[in-house]
Amino acid sequence: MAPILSSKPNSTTPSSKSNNHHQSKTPHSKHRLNFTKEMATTAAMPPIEHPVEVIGRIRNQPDQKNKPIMIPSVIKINTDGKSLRAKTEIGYRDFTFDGVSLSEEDDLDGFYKKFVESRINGVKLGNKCTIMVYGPTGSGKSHTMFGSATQPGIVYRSLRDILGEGDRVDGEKIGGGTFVLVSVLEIYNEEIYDLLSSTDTGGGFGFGWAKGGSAYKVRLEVMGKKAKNATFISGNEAGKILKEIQKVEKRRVVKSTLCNERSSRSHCMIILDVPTVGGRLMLVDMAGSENIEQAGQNGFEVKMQTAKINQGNIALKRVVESIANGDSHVPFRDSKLTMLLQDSFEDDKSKILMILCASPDPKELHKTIATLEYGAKQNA
Ligand SMILES: Nc1ncnc2c1ncn2[C@@H]1O[C@H](COP(=O)(O)OP(=O)(O)OP(=O)(O)O)[C@@H](O)[C@H]1O
Repeated sequence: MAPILSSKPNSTTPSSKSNNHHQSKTPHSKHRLNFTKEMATTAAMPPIEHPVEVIGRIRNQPDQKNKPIMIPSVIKINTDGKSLRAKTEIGYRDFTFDGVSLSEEDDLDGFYKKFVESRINGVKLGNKCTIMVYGPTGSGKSHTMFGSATQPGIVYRSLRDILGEGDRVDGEKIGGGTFVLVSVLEIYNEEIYDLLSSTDTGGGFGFGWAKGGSAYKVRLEVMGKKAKNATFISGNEAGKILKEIQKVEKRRVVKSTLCNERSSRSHCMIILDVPTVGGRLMLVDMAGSENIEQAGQNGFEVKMQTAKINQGNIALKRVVESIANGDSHVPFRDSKLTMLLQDSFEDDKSKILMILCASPDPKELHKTIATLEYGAKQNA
């Protein structure tokens, strides 16, 4: 249960000077990316770059129209602009990231410009980039990735940027000739499914069909570091491609929960290749990260499902730890998610961005803390 906030000032509250210290009283989650402590470096030894850059993104308060009193947020940005402070019943916890964003202040446009655009520019030059959204159900992962009717999300904005739309001279599109190949995969219960495999060929797209691929949700094997025989669409119009992606994204396995009418129970991976330059963008909308107790689930099958979702999350954490520690063996093969991400993680020039989505709602505090802990840097 979420702790009840105390209105009294708490004696354990750290002063602003000690912003960078964790309150040790709130239990720490086992599931965290475990950033290594920043080490003292010399000129001969450049600082070790962490393989993943992490942004903390706090969604708007859920609709409070019918509530008599505005519920105050339990999260705020500290003055350093890189850490978030969570108010708990026993004080505060601070979490430091590469960047932070409140959706109340940065809408999806502002968020994209601040944290995503520069990485997409790299893809246009032929680099690889992976962007993952992680967090519990209802925290705004799909909203950040896909946006809404009025506010496009990362998928559409990056497609537009890559395809050079909006950049027109005399009605002619700049960047003509650029096209993308797109695959959409789902990882559910540790199996990979091809979400495009049963799409019809209408809409003016070029389709590359997987072998025998018109049955509903074809299951794919991993060959090397890729899903073998995945169907792809090719096109050069962001709007049309987005529509297709959104249509097939609706085929993901979902379940209704108290927090979200359409809670994703699977990871969704959109792989976007730019053949003209050799760039690749992987966008991953991860399944809700809550554990079995938090999800309040009963029944063997549902518990197994949550355990399998967590397998991907825990494997990802282990992979990041192993790379950060310089281990000779990195356990990519522990989950289907990490198998498909292996290429990105092994490529030195690849950018990996993890967006941790969380809620400012006091009722969600435990989940918010678990999410922020997963990717926060350990403060010195
Ligand atoms: N920043 C935001 N502003 C407005 N509405 C939001 C915001 N973030 C999320 N929402 C809304 O809250 C609901 C839940 O968000 P969303 O579906 O993105 O959660 P999720 O983290 O993807 O959950 P799941 O893991 O269950 O798929 C949606 O109706 C979404 O439109």
